[in-house]
Amino acid sequence: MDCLDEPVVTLSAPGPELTGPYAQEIKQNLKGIFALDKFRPNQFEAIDATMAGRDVFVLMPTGGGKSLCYQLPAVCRSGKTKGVTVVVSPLLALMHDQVNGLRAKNVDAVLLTSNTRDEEAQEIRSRLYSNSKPTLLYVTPERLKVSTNLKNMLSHLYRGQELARFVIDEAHCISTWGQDFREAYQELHTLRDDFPDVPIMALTATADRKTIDDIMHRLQLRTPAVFQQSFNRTNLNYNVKPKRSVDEMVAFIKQSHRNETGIIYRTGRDKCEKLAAQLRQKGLSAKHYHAKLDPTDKETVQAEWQSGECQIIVATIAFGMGIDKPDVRFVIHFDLPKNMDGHVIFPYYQETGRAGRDGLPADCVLYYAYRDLQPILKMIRDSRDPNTTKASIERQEQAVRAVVQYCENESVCRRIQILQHFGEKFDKKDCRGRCNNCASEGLLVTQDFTNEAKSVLTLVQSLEHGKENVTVDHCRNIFKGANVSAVRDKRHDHHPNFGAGRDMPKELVELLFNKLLYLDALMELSTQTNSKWHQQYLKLGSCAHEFLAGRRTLQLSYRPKTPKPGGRAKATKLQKPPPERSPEPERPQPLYADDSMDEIECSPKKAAYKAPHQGPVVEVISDSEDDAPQRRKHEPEKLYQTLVAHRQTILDKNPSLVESDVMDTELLELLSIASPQGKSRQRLP
Ligand SMILES: Nc1ncnc2c1ncn2[C@@H]1O[C@H](COP(=O)(O)OP(=O)(O)OP(=O)(O)O)[C@@H](O)[C@H]1O
Repeated sequence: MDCLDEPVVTLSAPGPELTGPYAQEIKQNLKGIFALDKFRPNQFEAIDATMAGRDVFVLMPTGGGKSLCYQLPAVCRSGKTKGVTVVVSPLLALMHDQVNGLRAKNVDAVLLTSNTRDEEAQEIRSRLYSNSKPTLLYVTPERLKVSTNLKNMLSHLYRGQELARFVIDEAHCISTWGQDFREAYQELHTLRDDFPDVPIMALTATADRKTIDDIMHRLQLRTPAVFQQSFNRTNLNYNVKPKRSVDEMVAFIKQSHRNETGIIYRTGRDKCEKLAAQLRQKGLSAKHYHAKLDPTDKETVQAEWQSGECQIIVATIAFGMGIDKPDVRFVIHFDLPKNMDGHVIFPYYQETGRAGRDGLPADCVLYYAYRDLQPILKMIRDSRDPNTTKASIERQEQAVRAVVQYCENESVCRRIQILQHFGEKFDKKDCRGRCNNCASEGLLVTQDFTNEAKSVLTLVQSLEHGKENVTVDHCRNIFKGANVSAVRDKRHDHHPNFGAGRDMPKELVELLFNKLLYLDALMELSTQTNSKWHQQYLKLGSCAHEFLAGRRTLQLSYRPKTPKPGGRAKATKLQKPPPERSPEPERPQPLYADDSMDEIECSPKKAAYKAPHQGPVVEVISDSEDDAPQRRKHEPEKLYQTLVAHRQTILDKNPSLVESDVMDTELLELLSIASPQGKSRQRLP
C-alpha cells in the first residue's frame, strides 16, 4: 500500500466563497433540485473539491448535511470526472430513504443490496451497460465484496470513463478502531487498486485522529482535501440528572416537552417495553423499538414516530442509525449509555445528535445512577464471546468508567468533555450555559473528604473482619446513622462508626461511596446467597490501604442542593440553582459553533449565612434581598434539633414507622434552613 500523502485540512471556513469553475452549476442545482438556499459549513468546499477530481474526506457531525456533499456533485455535469456516482453505505434503511428522497426530486438513483430481487438487479445491470445509466448507484459493501457481476459492471464503467466517484459513507466502519467495524468494508481498499483514476470521497461523523488516519490509509486516499469542522452542536443542551424515578422523567417531559417528539434510550429490550408501557399509563404517547421487534412492527413504529402520530420512542441502540427526523426536541438516556468498544462518548454523541437536526434548541438528558454501573460491568466480565480477552474486558470496563466519570464530573463543561474525544479543543465560554455544568457555574464546592473516606473504609474493614456481608445501601445507612430496621436488627446502630456521616447530605454520602468504588478503594463482590440469588456485598478494594495508611487524600467536587445546618462545607461560591432547562435562544439557532448567541447573564444577589456549628462559612444565595434580616434572626440548628426531636416523639409513639414515613431527614434540614415567610407557621404532623 502506498504511503499516504499529507492531507490538506480545511477547518470550517467562516463562509464559503462560491466561486470556481463549478460554482454556477452547483448553485443552480442546490436551489433547483434540492430546494435549499445556502450551504452549511464545508458543503460547498467538499462538493467543489470532488468535482475537481480530488479525494475528499468529510468529517461532519451527525445531522450536519453530509449527504448533500455527494448527492449534489452527482447531479452536476461540469465536474472533471463524469458518469455514475457509486455510494457505499452500511445502512439499508438509510439507503432506501435516500434513494426514495432522491427519486422524489427526480434524481435517477438505484439501489443494489443483497436483498435486491433478481429481476430488479438484472434491470439495473442492463441500465449500467446501456446509455440510460443512473446518476447514483447505492451499494452495500457486502454486495460489492461478493458480486463478480457488480465488479464487472464497475470495470465496464471505468473503461468507458463513466465512473464519476466512489463515495464511502460511514467511513469509520473500515477502521478496526471503531465499534462499527464492518468486515466487508475492509475490501474497499481494492477500489484504489482497481480504479486508480476514480476520486474517492469518504464521510463520517465518528472519528478521532487515530481513526481518521486509519481510514485515509486503508482507502489509500491521495492528498485528500479534508474538511473538518467543530463537532459542537450549539443548539443542544447537555444535561446529566440523578436518576431517581420514572415520574421525575415524566414530569420533565410534560413540563418541557409536552407534545414534542423525543427518543428515550435504554439498554435492554424488556426495559424499553416496560418503560413505554409506563409512559402510556402516565398519559404520554410512547412506543418501544428494539432489534427483536418484528420487521413490520419496526416499520410501523418508526413510521408513526416519524409522522408525529407517536410522540416518544423508547429504544435500544438499534434505533436511530439513518434516522433523519428534523424536529426531535429531546433525547434521553435513562440508563448509562452502554458501549463495548472503548469509544464511549462517540455513540453517546451520535445518539444525542439525533436531537435538534433542524437547528432549534433540543435537550439531551442523561439520567445517571451509579448503581447502573454494576450490571454493565458484570455483563462485560461474564461475556461468553469466544473473542473476549483480558485486554478487551479491561478496555470495555475502562470505557464504561469513562461514562461514569463524565456523569460525575460536575465541574468541567460537558461540551469540553465530549469534544475532547474528537481531539477538539473547546472554549467553555462558547457553551453559553447550555450544559448543566456551565449553567450551574459557581455552585461547585470542592472539599477534602479524606477523613470521611477513612471512616467508611474502617467501617467496611471491621464488618469484613466480623465476616459480615453487607450491601452498599446497608453500609451507607450505617454511615449515615439511619434509623432503619435492617440496621437495628443487625445491631449496626451500635457500631462505633454508626452515624459517622450523619452531618452529610444523602447525595454527598452517595457521592463519597461512589467515588471510593470508582477508585477501587471499595468493591462490590457478587456472592451467591442461600436462596441461590446473587447479591453484591461491599468489601475493601485494592486501593483501600492507601487511604487507611494516610498516603492518599480524597477530594470531592459537588453541588450542594441546600446548605445544611451544621454542614462544614467550605463553599467557594454558591449561586441560585440552574433552571430546569437551559435557557432557550429566542431565535432559531444555526447548527454549528459560530453563531452569535448573547451571553446568559447570571448575577444572583448574595446573603451570607454562617453555619451554626463548627466549620467555615457557607454562602447562601437568596433571590430576594428582603429576607436577609429574617435570616439573621433565624436559628436553623436549633430548629433542626427541634424537628428531629419531634419526629422521634412520633416514631416512639408509632414503632411500625421509620424516619422517612414521618419526614425525610433531608426535608427536615431543608425546613430548618428555610427562613420563615410571612405570618404562616408550619406544623409537623
Ligand atoms: N445546506 C442545507 N441547508 C438546510 N438543510 C440542510 C442542508 N444540508 C442538509 N440539510 C438537511 O439537514 C438534515 C441532515 O442532513 P444529512 O442527512 O445529510 O445529515 P448527515 O450528516 O448525513 O447526518 P447523519 O450522520 O446522521 O446521517 C437533512 O434534513 C437535510 O435535508
